[in-house]
Amino acid sequence: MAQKVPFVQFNNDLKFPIFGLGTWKSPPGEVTQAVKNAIDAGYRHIDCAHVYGNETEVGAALKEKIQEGVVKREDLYITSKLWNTFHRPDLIEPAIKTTLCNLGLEYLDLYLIHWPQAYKEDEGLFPEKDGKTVYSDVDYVDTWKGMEKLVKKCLTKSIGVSNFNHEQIDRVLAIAEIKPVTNQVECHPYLNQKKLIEYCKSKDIVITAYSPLGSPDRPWAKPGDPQLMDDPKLKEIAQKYGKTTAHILLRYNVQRGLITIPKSVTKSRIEQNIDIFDFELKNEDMECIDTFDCNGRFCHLNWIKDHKYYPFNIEY
Ligand SMILES: NC(=O)C1=CN([C@@H]2O[C@H](COP(=O)(O)OP(=O)(O)OC[C@H]3O[C@@H](n4cnc5c(N)ncnc54)[C@H](OP(=O)(O)O)[C@@H]3O)[C@@H](O)[C@H]2O)C=CC1
Ligand SMILES: O=C1CO[C@H](CO)[C@@H](O)[C@@H]1O
Repeated sequence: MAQKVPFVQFNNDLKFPIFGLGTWKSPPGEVTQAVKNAIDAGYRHIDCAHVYGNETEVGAALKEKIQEGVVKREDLYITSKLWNTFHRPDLIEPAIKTTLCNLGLEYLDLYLIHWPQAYKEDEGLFPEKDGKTVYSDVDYVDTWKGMEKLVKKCLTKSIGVSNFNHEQIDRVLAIAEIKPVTNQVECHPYLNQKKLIEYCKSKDIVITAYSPLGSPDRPWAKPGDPQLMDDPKLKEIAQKYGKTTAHILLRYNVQRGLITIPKSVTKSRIEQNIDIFDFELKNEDMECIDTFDCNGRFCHLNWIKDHKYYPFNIEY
């Protein structure tokens, strides 16, 4: 049975489903089926990015489900992201047009600046010299001005940012004609983002929580790294509610009003993960989970921390 997902309201008055499917690391050969399974299970929000290298295969699933009459385009909420090598203002419109062409769509619902820091243009998605990423000094504020033009051209309904710290958001807000609707950042009990959430709330910006399950399949995971889903205290809470640890992690974020986007290519997990709207965590359990925060960032990209716009050198 398809689940019904509540919506959040953006600062531009558009609504967006509070829950969606992540697609980073979803292999091109598996993601079409995963997105079809997700739509059948009730997902209407799919989180994509050019850098994930699978937008064509995501698009194939959207096309099939629209052709089958299961959903209409206007029922779907599709996010994509401007990669770091396309921050220069003249590269932004061609970048979204490539993404639209790959997804087979005429417009996106939401387009994000993927990271505040730019990489050197025209040398592939991960330009490197002597094993080090090559940077570009494009200022994300200039990139934001280019993002605003995409809304005016109806290529995307909403725009936002991802991995921005509060000072970077402040700089964007100082020049913005169109405010970012969301800041998509890593968020789960080990990195609960209390201060960034409060700051964004004060600016009417919704947080989207990525890696809500702790991203166990991230490419740089090492044996012995902490595994969020194996945390014994979370397992205990899950047992008390008769739910899985994944359910508790996803419910924790959604109950804080955060848009939450777990990734899976496994049918049973795709169906399990969306099944979180029929129970509530008690206040005492929410408060207990709040105490697990330990600055446990899995998606730190600390090999580029000398970039002048690396976002995680300040507290939040
Ligand atoms: N803006 C940004 O910079 C970033 C955005 N993102 C977005 O957020 C999404 C989610 O984050 P991501 O880092 O992928 O990690 P998640 O925290 O969503 O974890 C995904 C992993 O958990 C497994 N999994 C999913 N559901 C369950 C379950 N119920 N039980 C056990 N294991 C489960 C998946 O396995 P399997 O697929 O094999 O089922 C996969 O290995 C991304 O896919 C992407 O769309 C993520 C990182 C950075
Ligand atoms: O969304 C993300 C996952 O993939 C990227 C590159 O490998 C990350 O940089 C990014 O944050």
